[in-house]
Formats: sequence, C-alpha cells, structure tokens
Amino acid sequence: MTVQLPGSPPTSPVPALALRGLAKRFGGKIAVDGISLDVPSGSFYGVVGPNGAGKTTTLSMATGLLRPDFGTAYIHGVDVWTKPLEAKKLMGILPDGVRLFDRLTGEQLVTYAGLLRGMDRDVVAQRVGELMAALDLSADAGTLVVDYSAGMTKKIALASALIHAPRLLVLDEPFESVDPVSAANIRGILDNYVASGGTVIVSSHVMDLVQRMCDHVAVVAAGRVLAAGTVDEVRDGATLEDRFVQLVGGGNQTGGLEWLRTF
Ligand SMILES: Nc1ncnc2c1ncn2[C@@H]1O[C@H](COP(=O)(O)OP(=O)(O)OP(=O)(O)O)[C@@H](O)[C@H]1O
Repeated sequence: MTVQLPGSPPTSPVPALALRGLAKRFGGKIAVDGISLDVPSGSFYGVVGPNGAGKTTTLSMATGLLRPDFGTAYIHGVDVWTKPLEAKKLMGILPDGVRLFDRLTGEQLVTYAGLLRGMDRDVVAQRVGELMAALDLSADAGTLVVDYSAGMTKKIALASALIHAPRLLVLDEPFESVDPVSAANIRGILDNYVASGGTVIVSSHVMDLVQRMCDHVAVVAAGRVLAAGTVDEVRDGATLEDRFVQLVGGGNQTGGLEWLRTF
C-alpha cells in the first residue's frame, strides 16, 4: 500500500479501497485530519492506532456509514458517496457498536442480510447453514440475537457481512470478545477468502495478531496516517508493537497513582 496525495485518482491496478483526503470534525474535535491511502486488491490489511485515533470514523466514512466533511472513498474504483448502491454491493461490513436487528434469531438475521442484498432464497438458505456451521453457531441458530453473548454477536454480524460473498470485507475489531478457538476459525475463513482474491481490512489493537495475520498495515494516530505499507516495511526490523509505541509515543506513563498502593 502507498500513501496517496489528496485529490489524486486511484492508481492502476485499481485498489480495493482508495481514500482521498478524508476528514471529519465533531464539534471542535478533528477526528480524521485528511487521510489518503490505497489498500491493494487481495491484501490482508490492518489498521492500528491508539484509542480515539480515528480508526472507526475513517472506516465508517470509507464504507458509506458516515458522511465525510471532506474527501471521498473508492471501493474498487467506485465512489462510495456518488454511487453508494454500486459500492455497497462490493463490500461486507462489520461495524463497531452498530445495533443489529436483535429481535431476530441468528439464522433469521443472516437470512435477512442475504435477502436484503437481493439474493436467491435457496442460495441464502444454503449459505446461512454453512456460515453458521463454520462460525460454530449452528446450535444457537434459533436463539434471539439479543440473547447472544458479545462474541456470538460479533460472529453473527460477521456472517451477515459475508453472506453475499463481497470482494472487500471491512471489519472493525472483529476479534474483540471472541474466544481463541472462534478467533482461529475466523482467521482461517479470512485467510481462505484472501487466498481466493478477496481483500480484508481489519482494525485492531492487538499488534501481535496484526503482525501475524496481515500483510499490510497502516498506523493511525490523531486522525492521520503515521506509517503505511507492508507489515515488514512498517515494522522495519522491530516488532510491530515496539514500532507502534515508537511512532505513537506515550509508553511508560506509570508514575502517579500512588494511592493505588496504599491499601
Ligand atoms: N459521534 C461522535 N461525536 C463526537 N465525537 C466523536 C464521535 N465519534 C467519534 N468521536 C471522536 O472522534 C475521535 C476518533 O474516534 P474513533 O471512534 O474514530 O477512534 P478509534 O480510533 O476508533 O478509537 P478506539 O480504538 O478507542 O475504538 C475521538 O476523539 C472520539 O471521541
């Protein structure tokens, strides 16, 4: 991946996701401060950054969930904000913290996601069964989503994002609350998906996971891209975690809080 200048069109070959000068302000707070980058087609791309860095805001603008103040996003060359229907067909999204229709059962929710995409009912039924089995949710297919645990909710939302076999998957914190066995299952599904030409973008705080799982990474802080490229380019001989701390700053702020040692 390369960082692009704001305003320049997507390069050839067409990236799976191209961001151009994205910016967003909430009141007096600049959440995203002009982010431009290309995510190559077929890459497994990590987006990392400290809390409040602007990752969710950037991914929301990239996927048509939040209108940018400036800039735009292209999915496989299709402008998300001028051709939203065409762009949305190309992607599956696992948003962070967005409410699901949780009065449906898990099976109904994923079926609904497929039918909303205009898919054939028989194809949907077959894929729902396969997805529930792959994500170890078959036994809870008939349980209301409102009664799912946090990890099960993540998995059913992921199934809903996968049902139409999109070319690009954008997953905000897909492993949060997910147990290690399920996380390994999900990683296996995503690895196969990338191996067959799909593109995955994940945001995560777990550097070790990103280093092992992704081939590209962008480090975002204070609404800007601090570094982006292949994981090996960005970590530059160090671990991704050490490089992250170096880039973002902070580190050992363990002074103070003496009162915590007074019991
Ligand atoms: N709807 C909103 N209204 C006001 N401020 C917001 C809103 N959404 C995000 N922000 C602010 O924008 C900044 C970026 O938030 P964002 O959620 O994009 O960060 P993040 O990198 O995803 O953080 P985290 O890793 O903690 O999930 C933060 O300062 C946050 O408080």
